[in-house]
Amino acid sequence: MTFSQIAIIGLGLQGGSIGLAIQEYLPEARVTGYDLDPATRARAAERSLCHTVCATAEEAVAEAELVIFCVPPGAIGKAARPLREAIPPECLVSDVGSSKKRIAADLAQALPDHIVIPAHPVAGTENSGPDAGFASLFQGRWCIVTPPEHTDLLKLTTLVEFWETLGANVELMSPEHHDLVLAVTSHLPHLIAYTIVGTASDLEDVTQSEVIKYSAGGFRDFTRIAASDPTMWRDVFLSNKEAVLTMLQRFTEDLTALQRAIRVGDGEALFDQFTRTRAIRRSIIEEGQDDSRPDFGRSDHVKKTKKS
Ligand SMILES: NC(=O)c1ccc[n+]([C@@H]2O[C@H](COP(=O)([O-])OP(=O)(O)OC[C@H]3O[C@@H](n4cnc5c(N)ncnc54)[C@H](O)[C@@H]3O)[C@@H](O)[C@H]2O)c1
Ligand SMILES: O=C(O)C(=O)C[C@]1(C(=O)O)C=C[C@@H](O)C=C1
Repeated sequence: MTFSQIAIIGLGLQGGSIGLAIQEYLPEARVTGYDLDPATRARAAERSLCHTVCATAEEAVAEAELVIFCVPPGAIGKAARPLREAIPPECLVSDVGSSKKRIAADLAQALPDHIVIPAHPVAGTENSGPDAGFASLFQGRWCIVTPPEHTDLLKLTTLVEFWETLGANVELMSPEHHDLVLAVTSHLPHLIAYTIVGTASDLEDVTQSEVIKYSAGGFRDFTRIAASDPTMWRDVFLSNKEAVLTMLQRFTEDLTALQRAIRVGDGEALFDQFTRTRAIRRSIIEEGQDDSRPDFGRSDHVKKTKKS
């Protein structure tokens, strides 16, 4: 069992990647798409992100068996609400939002007559918009599906198989647990990157040109993350407020402990902490999640697709 008609609402990094991945890995399916922004629709058609880029969302979903909302977390309710009548009754509704509890509630409220099974592919880059997508984005990456209790099992299985066909490894989780895990593995790191890059550019005694000139190592990695889409990340922090604040509190306490170790010259505490974190990095690489893998593609890949 698979979906043969899929509609994508929002044709940026995620929507575009899903459209391209469907055409590559699920060629028997037909994919329609819509984006609120006319320039994005035009570019999506030029890049053939879908078989048909529609002029309205209603047209895009009219014959869909699966609708995937790929809009910023704060826009999901607004994008879904007007489609209550237009989405066929048997159609499964899903999304790719980076936080789950709030988005699941927004979608369920906007589409009370439909089966909604939220999902989150843990795969992305700092780029956004219709030029950012690429078909291999989900290969070997996790997709976390957060089914509501007592959901339709056939639809859940079909959604899991859909993501596996696009190359992802699927894990099921409650939305609450998802939000806690992602708060520490994704949301907090972005907050730290946004902060440190802002701090470096606001310094009085170190000039901006020095920051740019000497940002060869660690800082450069932070600038990549801090270049991520402002709309999306504003919405992520507002929609996962509680879990992020919990993790931030914990992080602040741990940072204060390291601050104290530096102040009192406790080298052993610093060495122990850095030894522990080095082992974590090495175990991530052993699990195959090495970011030097060619399919991490990211900026290089985007440059290539822009030229073609
Ligand atoms: N960027 C990442 O790394 C990443 C990774 C995993 C999940 N996500 C999630 O994917 C979703 C989309 O993110 P993205 O990176 O593709 O963003 P993006 O900015 O590249 O694309 C979002 C698109 O949605 C469109 N849009 C906004 N409101 C709309 C509406 N009401 N109707 C139709 N289109 C609308 C925008 O015009 C834009 O083209 C977000 O919910 C985000 O949390 C992002
Ligand atoms: O690699 C990156 O650039 C990302 O930020 C991707 C990333 C992440 O934090 O891992 C960002 C947001 C998501 O919801 C999923 C993936």
